[in-house]
Amino acid sequence: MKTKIGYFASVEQYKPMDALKQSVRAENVGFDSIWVDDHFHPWYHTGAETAHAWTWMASTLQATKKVFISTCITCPIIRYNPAIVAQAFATMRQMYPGRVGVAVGAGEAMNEVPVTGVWPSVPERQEMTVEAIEVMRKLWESKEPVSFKGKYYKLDKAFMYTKPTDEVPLYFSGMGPKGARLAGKYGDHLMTVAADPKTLKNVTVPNFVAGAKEAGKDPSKMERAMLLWYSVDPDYEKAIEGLRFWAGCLVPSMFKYPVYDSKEVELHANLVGHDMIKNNYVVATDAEELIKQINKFKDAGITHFCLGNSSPNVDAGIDIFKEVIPAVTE
Ligand SMILES: C[C@H](OP(=O)(O)OC[C@@H](O)[C@@H](O)[C@@H](O)CN1c2cc(O)ccc2Cc2c1[nH]c(=O)[nH]c2=O)C(=O)N[C@@H](CCC(=O)N[C@@H](CCC(=O)O)C(=O)O)C(=O)O
Ligand SMILES: CCCCCC(=O)CC
Repeated sequence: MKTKIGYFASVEQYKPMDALKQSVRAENVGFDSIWVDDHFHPWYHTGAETAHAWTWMASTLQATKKVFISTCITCPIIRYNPAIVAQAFATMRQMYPGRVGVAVGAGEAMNEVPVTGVWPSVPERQEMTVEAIEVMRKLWESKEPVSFKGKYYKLDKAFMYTKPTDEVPLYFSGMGPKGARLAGKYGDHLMTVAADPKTLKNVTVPNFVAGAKEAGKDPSKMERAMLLWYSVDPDYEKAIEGLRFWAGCLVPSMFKYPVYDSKEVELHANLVGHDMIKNNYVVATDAEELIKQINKFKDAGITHFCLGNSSPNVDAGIDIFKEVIPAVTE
């Protein structure tokens, strides 16, 4: 499978119009895809945004020419009803055939708790995600009104009048082994987040492959996509500091406890040291280093990169890919 290089245009880190302009630039540079975070609260407080991902996607589809665009990722189980998620993505896929995807996952407290007060356990959220996908696919595919009585969601003669013209590719996020297995079984493709390449190769990918086989699918035809943040700058220390916005994602307690106040996340993020940032994200001073680091994840089995640009000079962080893309995709 040919490696694809995608651009993760964050609407929690950047103003929505800036993220749109970055996406236009990324398409011109040769990125294969554009990905957008779907958040209510952001991973940092100071200077942060959280534009609505689907609204932003619709504008960005119109502003770009042919690039594929997907969320990375949408949690379709608590603040959103899965039928409405299905409707939004069906509308976009009909208007922009072949260009729209959706990635789903079991969610984060910061996006669900502030507006619902609801936060089930991980196993329950994973079960809800699987049922939400069933609801979405039924509405996309059925030629008749659908009635469905699941454990979490119900449909009563629901009919989706505006259908996607073709199948909406569904990326399923799995960060843990069980999540990766569910991704293989129920998703069209895997979505995950950068981890130690050994863990990706020996745990995440094998679980994804096993899940796909369990469902009778051919895993070699399924993408393994991964969100990976990077920062590039001639000044190495400045490049590391560019990734501060995402340092909260490196704090384990953010996942163990339902933390949903972005000011609290920022307090933790500011305590993360430079070593931890450079060991978990891609920090580079030039294209050669970016190529080397991306190749490490390619060797671990990743086939589609969603690259989050946290470079001090954002445009330079896009343009350098004129050199990187040919080197990592051939
Ligand atoms: C927590 C792990 O669950 P998993 O299902 O594998 O992954 C969850 C993620 O997919 C979601 O949180 C996802 O919504 C995060 N996310 C995101 C993910 C991604 O791959 C790319 C981009 C994004 C961006 C994004 C996200 N979410 C949004 O809402 N919006 C976004 O833009 C996990 O570790 N699972 C383990 C099982 C863990 C478990 O069950 N633990 C037990 C306790 C165990 C113990 O304490 O000993 C429990 O909690 O009950 C697994 O194996 O699956
Ligand atoms: C370990 C990081 C999980 C994904 C965080 C996220 O929401 C990024 C937009």
